Amino acid sequence: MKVLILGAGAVGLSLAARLSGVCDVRAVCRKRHADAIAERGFRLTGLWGEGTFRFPASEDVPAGEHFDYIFITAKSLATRSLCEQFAGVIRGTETISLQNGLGNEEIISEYTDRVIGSTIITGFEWKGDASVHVSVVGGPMKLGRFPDGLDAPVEDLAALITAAGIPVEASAHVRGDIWAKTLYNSALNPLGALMNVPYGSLLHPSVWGVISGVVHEAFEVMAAEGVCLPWSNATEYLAHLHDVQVPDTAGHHASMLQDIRRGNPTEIDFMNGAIAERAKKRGIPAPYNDCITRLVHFRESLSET
Ligand SMILES: NC(=O)C1=CN([C@@H]2O[C@H](COP(=O)(O)OP(=O)(O)OC[C@H]3O[C@@H](n4cnc5c(N)ncnc54)[C@H](O)[C@@H]3O)[C@@H](O)[C@H]2O)C=CC1
Ligand SMILES: CC(C)(CO)C(=O)C(=O)O
Repeated sequence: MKVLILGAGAVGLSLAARLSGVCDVRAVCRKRHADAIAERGFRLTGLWGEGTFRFPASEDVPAGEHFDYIFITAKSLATRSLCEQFAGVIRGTETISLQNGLGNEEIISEYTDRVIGSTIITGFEWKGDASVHVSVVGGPMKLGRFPDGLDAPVEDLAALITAAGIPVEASAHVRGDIWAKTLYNSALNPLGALMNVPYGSLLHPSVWGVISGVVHEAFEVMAAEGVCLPWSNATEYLAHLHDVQVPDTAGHHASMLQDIRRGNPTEIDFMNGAIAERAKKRGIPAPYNDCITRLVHFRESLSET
């Protein structure tokens, strides 16, 4: 089995490391990571196990190579440019978005008719150019034909990932899984980033009212789009978020806060921004998601000056 990982950073290089034991894997990443991996191997620590892994990593794909599966693991803002750069390799190939946010699968589907959606609720932190620490695991990876359904290529990929020692579930409703992960990220990441606090601090009643507004609006959009989730309404999901998900990841600093601290653009347009945009198209008011999107863009602009 041949696997390509495009836009390999903290998530993609960790995935490449685990897969390197069970298949032929290549990572496309930035030169400084490729050079460091070639020199001393890739070091993985934490909840995905400890070890040093060797696999090919470069800025490009050797001409004429074909792959059984291609993962896209860059930030959502880079999905389209990666698809453009590697359009020839992606065309007709099973391509998986292993990213946060709404809209990545729709972009990829403009380049291949074989799109697999997935979610990952695991924390990856850079420790060096060729070193990542896995800090939290909030559940198994989910994998399914996008927008819905299960088939042999999805099942085979789930078996490969399981063999690599990564907990994964094949899902017949991956669109719902992607929305569920987006709900969690949209509720917590922008406020964690704007307030400079870990997830656990967001249980404070004054900020919880804002989170409640974000989630209620998202449920209205999901109802209009016919998305099914394990929770029948916003109140049920908010109870799960409050009592299970936030306590399980209370000490975590959102990836959006890490982006802001580094002066990088955030994925807000694929989270609350996407919810506000979809709401607008359907005539659903979404002032909480719209306001939060604007505030995060304002915060990003402060890092630019
Ligand atoms: N880091 C985390 O804990 C988690 C991240 N995610 C999601 O996974 C996705 C990836 O996140 P990270 O791995 O943290 O991002 P990252 O920024 O560490 O890695 C992405 C890498 O792709 C590179 N890249 C982009 N375009 C490229 C190109 N054309 N050629 C070569 N390299 C290119 C970037 O320079 C960067 O090094 C995001 O959607 C994120 O929200 C999901 C769960 C947890
Ligand atoms: C909590 C975590 C790491 C889970 O995947 C996440 O999604 C984020 O920080 O954006």
